[in-house]
Formats: sequence, C-alpha cells, structure tokens
Amino acid sequence: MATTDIIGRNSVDWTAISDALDAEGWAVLPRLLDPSQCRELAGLYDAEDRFRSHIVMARHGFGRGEYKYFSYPLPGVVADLRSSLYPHLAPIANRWNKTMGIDVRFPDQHAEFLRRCHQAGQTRPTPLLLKYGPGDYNCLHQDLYGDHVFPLQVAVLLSEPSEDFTGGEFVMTEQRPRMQTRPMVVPLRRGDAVVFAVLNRPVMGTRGSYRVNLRHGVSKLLTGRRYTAGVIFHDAT
Ligand SMILES: O=C(O)CCC(=O)C(=O)O
Ligand SMILES: [Fe+2]
Repeated sequence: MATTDIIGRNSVDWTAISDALDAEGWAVLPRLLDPSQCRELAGLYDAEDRFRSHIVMARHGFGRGEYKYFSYPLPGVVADLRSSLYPHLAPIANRWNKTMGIDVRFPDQHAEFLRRCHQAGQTRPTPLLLKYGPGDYNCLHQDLYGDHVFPLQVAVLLSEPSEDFTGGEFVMTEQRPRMQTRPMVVPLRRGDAVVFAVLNRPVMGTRGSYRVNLRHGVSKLLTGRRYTAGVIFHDAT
C-alpha cells in the first residue's frame, strides 16, 4: 500500500499505518483534517436537523458527556472520510480475519459493505459527534451495532489539547488471554485521527497467533471543551 491522499489534502503512509495497527491495535493518522475543517465539523453539533439521535451518556451509564449520531446524508467531510479511508482498511481487516480464523471478508469499496449492512437491517448511520465538558469522560466500550462489524474504526479529535481542553485522553485497553490487561494512551492533536480495532485483533505469539479483545474510551476532562468525530464503517440496526 502506497502513500495516498485522503480527502485531497493529506498524505498517509499506509504501510506504516498497517504495521502500527499490527503492533498496537491502533495508529495515528496525523492532520487528517485542518483547523477550519475541525471547527466546521464541531460547529455542526447544534444543528439539530443533521442528527438522528442524541445520547446523554450519564443516562445510560456510558460515562458523562453527550453525543449525536448523524442522519443521512452525512456531512460531506464525514462521507468522504468514510469512503476514502475504507479501501485502505479493508485489506488489513481481511488479513486480520484470516489470521484469526474468522470467515468474513470485506469488499473493496465501502458502498458495497454498506449494502451488506442494509440488507441485514443495519440501515441507520453510525458516524457521530461527541462533546465533553469539565468532568466528562467516556467509559471503555466497543461500538457494535449488529451482526455486521467492520473491525476497524476512526475517531478524529476536533479540539486542541492544552488550548481548548485539558485531561480527556483517548485510552484503549487490550485484554489478553490469561494475562493482565494492557493500557494504552493515544497521543492526539487537533485534526489527528486514530484508527483502531473495534473488538479484536490478532497478536503473533511464539506458538502462532492469538486473539485479544480491545476497548476504547476517554479519560476525564479537567477543563474546557473537547469535540470528536467518530467514523464507524458498519451501520446500526
Ligand atoms: O471522544 C473520543 O475520543 C472517543 C470517541 C468514541 O468513542 C468513538 O469515536 O467511537
Ligand atoms: Fe466509541
């Protein structure tokens, strides 16, 4: 996989991303969006007509803070990210599934994968905007919305750490069979995206590969406001 442009501006070294995903279960795509794109996307949060639902996390025991799922049609930048990132991630997803002995394979293009989701009744869009204020956090979780799961997802940080907010780090845990859980903190700046495993990934051991279970979340925000855009490739029931 060569270096390519995503949404026409940023070069991504997909070989390095693929290697990092294999090693850690996550990788940073630096400066995927520029500051004005970040501002514009975060600015949509109050545009009620762009969203299909609004979740107040404390009401569900998900943490503290809130998020909204976009409705179709998605904002242009979100739709572009979804369709332009997917073809680079599908080969990694297919390789992981093969290694883990999972029979499911993913098509080359996102539109084709969405057809599979929609035919199975997973028709509702999953891309979302999240908003956190002081004291807010997002409990460790996995974004599963039905039987069809694309095993990688992306989150773009839309606010600038230290300037717009403090605390509020993107964290992941990796639960390994018969071993203690590994914590990870993903360093992000505004406009950076993290691509990460939704549920499982293969890890190479001395006697072949084994499967680990991953979760992601956000540590408590201390000050300010933090916005994120989540890009999930499967749709929801
Ligand atoms: O706010 C974050 O960084 C995490 C967002 C999240 O859970 C997601 O995009 O699925
Ligand atoms: Fe999530």
